[in-house]
Amino acid sequence: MALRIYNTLTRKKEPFETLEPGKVRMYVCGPTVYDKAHIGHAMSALVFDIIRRYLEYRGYEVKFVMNFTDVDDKIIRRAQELGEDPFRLAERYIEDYRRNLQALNVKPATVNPRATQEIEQIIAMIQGLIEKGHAYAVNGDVYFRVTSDPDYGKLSGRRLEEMQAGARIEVDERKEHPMDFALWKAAKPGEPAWPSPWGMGRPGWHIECSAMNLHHLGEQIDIHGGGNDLIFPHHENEIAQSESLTGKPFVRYWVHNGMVQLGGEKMSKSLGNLITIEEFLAQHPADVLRMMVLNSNYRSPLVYTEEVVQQSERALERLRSALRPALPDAGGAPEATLKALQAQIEATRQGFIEAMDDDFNTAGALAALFELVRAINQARSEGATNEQLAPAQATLRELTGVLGLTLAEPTAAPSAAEPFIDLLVEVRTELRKQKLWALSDRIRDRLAELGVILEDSREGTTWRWKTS
Ligand SMILES: Nc1ncnc2c1ncn2[C@@H]1O[C@H](COP(=O)(O)OP(=O)(O)OP(=O)(O)O)[C@@H](O)[C@H]1O
Ligand SMILES: [Zn+2]
Repeated sequence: MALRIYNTLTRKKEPFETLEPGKVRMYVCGPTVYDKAHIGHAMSALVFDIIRRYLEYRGYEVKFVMNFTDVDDKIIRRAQELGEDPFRLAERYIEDYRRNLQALNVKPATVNPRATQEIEQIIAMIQGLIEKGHAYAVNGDVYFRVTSDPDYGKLSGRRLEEMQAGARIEVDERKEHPMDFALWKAAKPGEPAWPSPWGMGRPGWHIECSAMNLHHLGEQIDIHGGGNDLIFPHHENEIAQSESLTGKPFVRYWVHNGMVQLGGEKMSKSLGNLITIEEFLAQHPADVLRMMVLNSNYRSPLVYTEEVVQQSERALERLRSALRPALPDAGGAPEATLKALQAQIEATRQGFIEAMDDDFNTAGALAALFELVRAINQARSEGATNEQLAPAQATLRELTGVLGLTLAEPTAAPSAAEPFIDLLVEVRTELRKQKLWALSDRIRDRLAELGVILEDSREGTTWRWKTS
């Protein structure tokens, strides 16, 4: 069996064949950095992290590029609202995003290009498009000429005539065709701008991704990813730009993740129906969010509910249960049980690969892992020793690792313990008033063992977590 991937372009699952044997060139549209990232962004990052990890497990060398859009209308507007420099604002949220991805155990990209650092490549690409008749400049703006691209609409399955008829598009005198889109935008006063052959200005969003692809991965790539909200117009326009310039098919496999929904709608900054990654991680370990993604199909919507969160927590607990050591009085499991466990190791690895090879069917892969969990727990209850359990547990760790799960034991967040520490301190103060020194000292010493340091002074007692 070989890996098959659903390709949005052809609308079917296709065998995965790379441009260069053993190597994968992969690009994923990253965030526009003007606000904190939410669970929807996290889903996209997790989906492509899982895909990348699996490709690596299957022996591919993956060059993984994810961009930051760090100049954009939304960034400029937000910066103006806050009275902050737009570059500073973008920088803050890039750092924020990186921290979030790290906390989510997402592997760092091979390259994280930023639009503002690729201006030269972007201008060169626009020039190339003008020279070939695919773009035109008007008063400092440059537009892509959609009628010059006979394929325009092939990714989203829309025809130019329908788009024009279907959408109520504002008439823009400067454009030749209402669907023509901006490659370069003339600077408005007070906005970030760079010199170009068309005057001071800044790049449009779509051209950034085409230029960064070309610069970091070349004219043709294997996988292009992003949320399915980007199919039109963003990815349609990327194809138009890249293929019009090079004359070659740009992307082998277009892969799109479904949307996280909250309250019946796409989780988004503009609707305000969001949970930030930070908020989520303050309440749950990172594995929980990853498990939510693994439990569902990456192309389907992921409806966020408390129920779904709890389901993930239970699934994780079950995986962790298999890693527990042997029973204290374990004297060895019967031969037949050990044979069955050995067979299950093989069956699980095979089931895992089969499921993942089928367009990254993570739910199927988990089902294979739960079979192994059952066999391990069975063997343990029948007296298997740690040594007898070890190979199966190692396989479980390895394969959950391919999915990016850490299976770390959840630790109570310090914040959850705080009210109880306050309560103990209050009780101890009362004991001291009654001169019950032995008891009050015992509370102090036991808390110290747990990493909580009490400090008594005339004003009362304060506490802090022991550092280091
Ligand atoms: N609710 C969501 N569910 C899944 N993926 C999402 C969601 N929202 C955004 N994404 C994906 O996250 C990546 C970064 O997105 P981007 O910064 O363009 O978000 P955005 O669309 O501006 O977010 P918002 O809609 O909240 O303003 C893209 O691949 C996008 O498709
Ligand atoms: Zn993009």
